[in-house]
Amino acid sequence: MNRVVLASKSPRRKKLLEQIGLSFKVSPSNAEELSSQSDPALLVEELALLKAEDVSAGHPECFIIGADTVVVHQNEIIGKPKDKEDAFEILSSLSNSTHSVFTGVAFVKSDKNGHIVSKNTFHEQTKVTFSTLGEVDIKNYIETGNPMDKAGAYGIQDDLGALFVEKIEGGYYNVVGFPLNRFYRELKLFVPELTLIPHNL
Ligand SMILES: Cc1cn([C@H]2C[C@H](O)[C@@H](COP(=O)(O)OP(=O)(O)OP(=O)(O)O)O2)c(=O)[nH]c1=O
Repeated sequence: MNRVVLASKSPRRKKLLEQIGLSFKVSPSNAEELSSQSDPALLVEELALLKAEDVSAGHPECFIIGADTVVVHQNEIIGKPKDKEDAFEILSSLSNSTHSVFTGVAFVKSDKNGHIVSKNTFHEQTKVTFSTLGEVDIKNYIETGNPMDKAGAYGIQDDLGALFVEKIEGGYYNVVGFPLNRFYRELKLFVPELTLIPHNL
């Protein structure tokens, strides 16, 4: 069986893959996340593939996983906040409305020379509705520092971020940055020989 590599620096993605008993190593991509793609579904698949392909070069005979998450609100694609002011603007704009979270995932297999022999991409969309956010609540949350490395300037899994979410339509783990259910279904098709080893066995 080929070695599995997660091409991501996201601690959430690492934790989720550990949680399901996948054995893998982490090797984040340093590729610049540049794209002219305006369709969010195509964008997250393209960037996920960019990360996986970038890492595949240094990893022969491996199965490499890349991912990318963006928030889409009123047709605008929102990534991570640039600074605290930007985080405040983003969260204020998401208040009392519904946005979508898109996560793209890419699978790449490399041969003994690190060349790509096969690849696959997919994405999931989750709709998230925020209640009306108070200015003080937004500011307190920003002071925790948690919004800064997250698309849309929030983490649904954060203590205070969770308070903003009134309801979601679609997968929870897709919002966190890795659509586990879809991932597992695609994994069984793409790498049928791969087995998960649950920690509590
Ligand atoms: C909306 C939302 C995003 N996020 C995170 C998931 C992603 O880590 C991050 C979006 O940035 P990404 O560029 O997708 O990922 P990353 O920079 O953290 O890691 P890498 O590119 O190396 O894979 O936002 C949450 O953790 N919770 C949320 O509720």
